[in-house]
This record gives sequence, structure tokens and C-alpha cells, in this order.
Amino acid sequence: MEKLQLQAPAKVNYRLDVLGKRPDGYHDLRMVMQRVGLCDEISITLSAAPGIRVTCGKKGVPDGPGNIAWRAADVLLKLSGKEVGIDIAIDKRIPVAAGLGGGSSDAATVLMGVNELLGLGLSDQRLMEIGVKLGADVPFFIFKKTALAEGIGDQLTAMESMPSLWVVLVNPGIHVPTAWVYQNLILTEKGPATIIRGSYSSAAEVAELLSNDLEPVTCGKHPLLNEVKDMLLTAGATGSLMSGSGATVFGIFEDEAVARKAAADIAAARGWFAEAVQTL
Ligand SMILES: C[C@@](CO)(OP(=O)(O)O)[C@H](O)COP(=O)(O)OP(=O)(O)OC[C@H]1O[C@@H](n2ccc(N)nc2=O)[C@H](O)[C@@H]1O
Ligand SMILES: Nc1ncnc2c1ncn2[C@@H]1O[C@H](COP(=O)(O)OP(=O)(O)O)[C@@H](O)[C@H]1O
Repeated sequence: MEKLQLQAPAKVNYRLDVLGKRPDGYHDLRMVMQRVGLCDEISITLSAAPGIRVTCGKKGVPDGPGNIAWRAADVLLKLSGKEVGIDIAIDKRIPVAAGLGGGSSDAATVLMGVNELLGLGLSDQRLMEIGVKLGADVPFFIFKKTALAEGIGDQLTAMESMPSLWVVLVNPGIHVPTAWVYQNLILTEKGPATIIRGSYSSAAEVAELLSNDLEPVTCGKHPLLNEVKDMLLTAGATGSLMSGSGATVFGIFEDEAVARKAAADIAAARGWFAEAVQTL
């Protein structure tokens, strides 16, 4: 039967301001979110045998109903009322529990893919409403543009203009559960919020935007991450920051060769995951 082969990209947070805690326990945020060209490969196949089957085979990622991609397919299959089977195979390239949004991106990609395969005709807006119930970052990956994300991360406004940059992602094998980071965040009174413009035109301008209120929480537990940030700056990054709840640290570069050399040198010196990718 029908099959789709799709790519689910990772994201980095150029900025993450925590504005306060909500009565439901979630936090109100103000973020700038950017997709990057490190992708999970996802194949979705319709079959005659009813049921949803998800295989990933990556340590730390559940197969079956524990996988967020399974839950995404389940919502749409139930909504369709159809008696078909959905087989999903995930080739996981994005580090897991790393602040790169891999699970959320897989879920968003499955929502968009199953919508197409089952001919449901749901709008992106409707898919985003369904997606936010699976994870706060899911709507961003359906939006598909660099975004100012507010609320819990689901109220999205497209940035007017952002430069195309090289981003070096470094993960020293540290996995951090997002819920733990928010639980250990100490909210402090802050001065007036920095203005976030709609347009940024260079790595130097984006570097001024780089800031993440979750960084002290994760770096407090894993001080090695401060060293990773410095390694990226020494290797020529215009700026470096931890992404999301961590523990991936990224550096931004204008020059491809410098970015590729930084990633290769860090991977060779320390044996860590280090890759140079482009912003999408
Ligand atoms: C920190 C961020 C930044 O982009 O990304 P990651 O580092 O996870 O990639 C996001 O806010 C993560 O969003 P997402 O990963 O979708 O979160 P969810 O699965 O919905 O929530 C996991 C847990 O994080 C906490 N949470 C999440 C979002 C939010 N705005 N406030 C919160 O307090 C809640 O305790 C929730 O139970
Ligand atoms: N398809 C999936 N990809 C990655 N992680 C998944 C997936 N489905 C469920 N998970 C679980 O979700 C947790 C968060 O994963 P991930 O989305 O990679 O991290 P982050 O929220 O830091 O971006 C992991 O502990 C993992 O076990």
C-alpha cells in the first residue's frame, strides 16, 4: 500500500526566556526557535493489518505505544475511524533527551504524514492543536518557519528575516529530562525584557540574541557544558549556547569550513557527538 519517506529535523533555541509558572505547572516562555538540518528519517507505511507499529531500535527510545510517534499516529487513526494499519520506522539521528526536540519533531512529522496518507485534509492549524497535546514543542515543527514562540511554546509568530548560518551541535553524552530541568528552575525577578526584533541579518546579530534561562540549571549539574561552550568559541564560533533544556550545546558560524573543522576537531579530541549543520 502507500508509503511516505520523511525527514524530521532538530531545532535549537536561539533564545529561551522563562516568564513565569502557570497554575497548571507548565511555564510561560518567550523563545526564538530555529530548525537545523540534522534529521531523523521516518518511513510511514499503510497496511491492511490493523494496528500501529513503531520500531526505532535506539537505546532510550521506546518502541510501540511509549513512543510519541505512536501516540501521534493513534490520535489521527482514531479521528479517521478507518480500519487500516500504520507501520512507522524511525532511523534516529538526533541525540535523545538532548534539547534538540527530536521526539516532538518525529510526532509532528507523523501527524503531517498520516494526515496525507489517510487523506484526512486537516489544516496545519488543526494539526498544531492536536500536536500541542502530545508535547509543547510539536506545533513549532508543523509551523516550519523560524519562530518567536510564546505561551508554553505553542503560540507562534514567524520571524521576518533570519540569516542562513552553520550551527555546530555538540553533545557530550549527557541526557537531561526536560521535566527535571523545569522542576529545578528557580524563578528570579528580572529587569525589563530585552526586545526581540523580527529581523536579524548576521551571526554577530544572532549572537546578541543568544540567552537561555534553563542553562544555569543544567550547567549547574553538568559544569562540563561550560567547557563545551568555550571550546566552540575557541574554535571560531561567533556565539555559543545550550539548546532548550540541554544538554546539547551549539555554536553559530558564518563560514562552512570553520564550522566543519570545529565539529571534526571536537569529535576527534573528545569522542563526543559533534556535527556541523545548516539552519533550515
Ligand atoms: C525546553 C524546551 C524548549 O524548546 O525543549 P526541549 O529542551 O525539551 O527540547 C521545551 O520547552 C520543552 O517542550 P516539550 O519537550 O515539548 O515539553 P513537554 O513534553 O510538553 O513537557 C515536558 C515537561 O516539561 C515541563 N514544561 C514543558 C514546557 C513548558 N513550557 N513548561 C514546562 O514546565 C513540564 O513539567 C512538562 O511535563
Ligand atoms: N520518537 C522519539 N524520539 C525521541 N525520544 C522519544 C521518542 N518517543 C519517546 N521518546 C522519549 O522522550 C524523551 C525526550 O526525548 P527528546 O524529544 O529526544 O528530548 P528533548 O525533549 O530534550 O528534545 C526521551 O526520554 C525518550 O525516551
